Amino acid sequence: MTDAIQPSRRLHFRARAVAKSAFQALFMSVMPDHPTAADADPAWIASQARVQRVPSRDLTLFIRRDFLVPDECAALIDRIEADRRPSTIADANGDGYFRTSETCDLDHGDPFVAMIDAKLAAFAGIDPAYGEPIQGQRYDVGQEFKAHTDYFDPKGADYVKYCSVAGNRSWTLMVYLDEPAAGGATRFPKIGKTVQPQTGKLLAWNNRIAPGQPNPASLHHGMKVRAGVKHVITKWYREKPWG
Ligand SMILES: O=C(O)CCC(=O)C(=O)O
Ligand SMILES: [Fe+2]
Repeated sequence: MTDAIQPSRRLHFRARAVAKSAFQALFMSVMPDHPTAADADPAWIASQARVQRVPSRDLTLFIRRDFLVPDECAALIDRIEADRRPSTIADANGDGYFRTSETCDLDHGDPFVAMIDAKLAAFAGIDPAYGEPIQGQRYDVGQEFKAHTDYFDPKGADYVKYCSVAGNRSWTLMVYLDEPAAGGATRFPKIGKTVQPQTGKLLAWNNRIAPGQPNPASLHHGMKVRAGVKHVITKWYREKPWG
C-alpha cells in the first residue's frame, strides 16, 4: 500500500521543466560539492553535519534536525494551505480511512520550491532528475496515513501504472514543517522506532534492500494528529529519471 501520484499532473510539471532545470542549475551551482548520482550513498549522507543514523540492521534511516529553518517551513506551509486535495493511495485496500490527510503538489516553477528541491537533492546526493515533484501533506486532528511502504508493490495491480517509466521509489526524504500540539509521530513498527515531529527535522530512508528489492522494514505509519495541525513535505526519488 502506498500513496498515489496523479498522472494527470505530470503534463503540467513537464511544461514547467525548463524553468525547473534553470533554477536547479543555479541553486546546485551555489551549493557546496555534493554527488549527483542515480542512487544515494549512505556514506555521503552520514558525512554531513548533524546527521544521525538510526541504529538498525534492517533499515537505513537518517535524521537531520533543523534541515530547514522556520521561515522556510512557514513558506512551504503557506503554499500547502493554498492548494490541497484529498490524499490518495495506490493498490486500494477497501479501507476508506487508510489515508485521511490532504496533499499539495508543489509548483516547481516557483523558484522557492526549486531551491528546496535542490537542497534535498544535494543532501541525498541524488541527481534531481530522479525525483518526483515534492508534495506537501497536511493532517488535521484525527487524520493519519496508516502503516504503508512508499515503494509500489511489484506484484500490485497499480505497479505498471506508476512504475513503468521511472521504476520504483528508491529513497524517501521527508521534512516536518511544524509540530502538532499532540500526536502526529512517524512510527516504523518493524524496527521499533518512533520519530516525533519537530519543525525543520528531516528523515531520509532507503526503501530498498538492494537495487530492485523493496525493503519491507521501511513500513511506516504517519500517526493520528491528536491536537493541532501537522504539515510535512515528502520527496521520493526513483530508480530511473522521472521523465
Ligand atoms: O506524515 C508522516 O509522518 C508520514 C508521511 C508518509 O509516510 C507519506 O506521505 O508517505
Ligand atoms: Fe510514506
